[in-house]
Amino acid sequence: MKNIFITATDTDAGKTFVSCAIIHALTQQYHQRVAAYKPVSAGCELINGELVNDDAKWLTHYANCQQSLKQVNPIAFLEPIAPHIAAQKHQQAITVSDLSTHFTQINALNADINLIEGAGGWRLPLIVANSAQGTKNTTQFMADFVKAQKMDVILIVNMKLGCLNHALLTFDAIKADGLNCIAWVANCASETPMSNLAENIESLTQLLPIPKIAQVDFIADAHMNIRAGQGLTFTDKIKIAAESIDVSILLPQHKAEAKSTPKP
Ligand SMILES: Nc1ncnc2c1ncn2[C@@H]1O[C@H](COP(=O)(O)OP(=O)(O)OP(=O)(O)O)[C@@H](O)[C@H]1O
Ligand SMILES: C[C@H](N)[C@H](N)CCCCCC(=O)O
Ligand SMILES: [Mg+2]
Repeated sequence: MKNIFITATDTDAGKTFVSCAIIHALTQQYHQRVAAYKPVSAGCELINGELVNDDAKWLTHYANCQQSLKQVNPIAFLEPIAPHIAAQKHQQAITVSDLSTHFTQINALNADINLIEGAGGWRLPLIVANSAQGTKNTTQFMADFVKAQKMDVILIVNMKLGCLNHALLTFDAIKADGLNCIAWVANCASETPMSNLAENIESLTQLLPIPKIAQVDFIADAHMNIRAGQGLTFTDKIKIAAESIDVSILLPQHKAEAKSTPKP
């Protein structure tokens, strides 16, 4: 079983969008069993007494291991703010140990691939020790959970001005944490394309020593493939995005194949 953690240069960079496309490609093109985990979410709707986060809802929709929303996303907060601040407001604390405990349920599914979506960027705090309040808790980050589980990481880069710095710092931080960032995705999350997109992607291709497994263009509501007057649904967009991603690096047999390929 492989654990793939999806991080990004920032919040709203396209982690959920690309994660859904990756899961769609893995399940539909390669018949993989994929389980999803979004340990912590902030920004929910209260539906019939349940906190429903959109990311978790879509990940649950695309994963194919019969998971409940609660299993995919065990820790949820109503407010769309930094999760540790939301937790504080509710007199709660989020710890790595909580994330690991809930993750045992995901592992028990024995999927081919577990896809885990972070929240925000790489150095997302879960709990911030406040010496003034004399708390006994130490500061913990989402990255500490990823480290504890020794997950491989995929970096989603939101292609906008400033992304070169954000991408390189994030890559360096993942490496400094002793983890493998195995691939990156150039995602255009905003309708207005950045100027010199091709040159920026080329620069990152030179600067990041890992494969780019996709360039995902911004898929507008009015995509050229659809009839006039009809908007694309989220699932339409994910289908289109999935076609541009090469997920072969994630396949369980990838390592074995790579090993058995004779060197030229
Ligand atoms: N390539 C794309 N084409 C069209 N829309 C996109 C694309 N990438 C992202 N989006 C849209 O941009 C918004 C932000 O993306 P998304 O929710 O995936 O970000 P995120 O990194 O998961 O954010 P969070 O940190 O809140 O989890 C969403 O509305 C998403 O549907
Ligand atoms: C609400 C938002 N969409 C995400 N769920 C949470 C992003 C937290 C970012 C925290 C930070 O690094 O400043
Ligand atoms: Mg998301």
